Amino acid sequence: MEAKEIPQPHTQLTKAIDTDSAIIMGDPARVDTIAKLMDHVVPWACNREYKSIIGMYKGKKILAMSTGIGAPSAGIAVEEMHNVGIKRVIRVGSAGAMQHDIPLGQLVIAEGAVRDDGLSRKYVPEIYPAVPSFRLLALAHTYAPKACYGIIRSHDGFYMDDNDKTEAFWSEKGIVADDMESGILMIIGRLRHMETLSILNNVVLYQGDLAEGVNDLVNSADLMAKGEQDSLVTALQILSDPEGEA
Ligand SMILES: O=P(O)(O)O[C@H]1O[C@H](CO)[C@@H](O)[C@H]1O
Ligand SMILES: O=c1cc[nH]c(=O)[nH]1
Repeated sequence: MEAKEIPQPHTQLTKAIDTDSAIIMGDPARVDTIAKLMDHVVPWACNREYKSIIGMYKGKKILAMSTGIGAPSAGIAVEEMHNVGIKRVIRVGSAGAMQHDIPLGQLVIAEGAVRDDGLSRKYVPEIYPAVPSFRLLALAHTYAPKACYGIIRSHDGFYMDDNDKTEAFWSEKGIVADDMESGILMIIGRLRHMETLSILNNVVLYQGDLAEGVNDLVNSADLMAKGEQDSLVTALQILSDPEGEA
């Protein structure tokens, strides 16, 4: 008799998910939002910050899972997804703008990420670039031609004493937005031969108030809610596109 597969320890995923494509997000509440855009949705697991569902979009089976905040928990998610056969992962997250001309709700799609996190340097030295899959990025241009494309920065925290100075430094270098998980997604993705992409929704104006922006997202009745919907639909369209298959 064949041994029963042991679920992955944190995400509870197994190969029975039977799909090669996933969408990840920090916030577990966003899993419920994407569920409304999919057909035949079944809940998979809910363990710690990892809430997962499986559903269909235009005939393609897709896993959607939250990862919580930050690189360590996102890194665990990506590794465990790799262990069960996921080959492409798109992150749909919120971000803070790093340039004044990026409005709330604007989609920001990463052409690369400054690795300002702690975990990714434990995988490979910082001279190794964090870059998405060119193929998924090309598909993003098809479905979201008006998004802001540029290099983002993935960081580890908001409340350090020198945060304003750090943000000003990277803004001056042309970085378009900040998030916390895209860098580790791209690094682990490359090392494990997975295709990755990051589609972000701007929830904080550059040098705007963080608490105000994040709270507005929670209220979800404005531009940022539309940005969230746009990011989710774009990710679903890319993964269900026949050219989204490797
Ligand atoms: O909206 P999510 O996907 O959680 O993404 C962003 O929001 C969180 C910080 O408020 C971090 O996880 C950051 O990357
Ligand atoms: O300003 C912000 C907002 C969300 N996520 C970030 O990383 N930064």
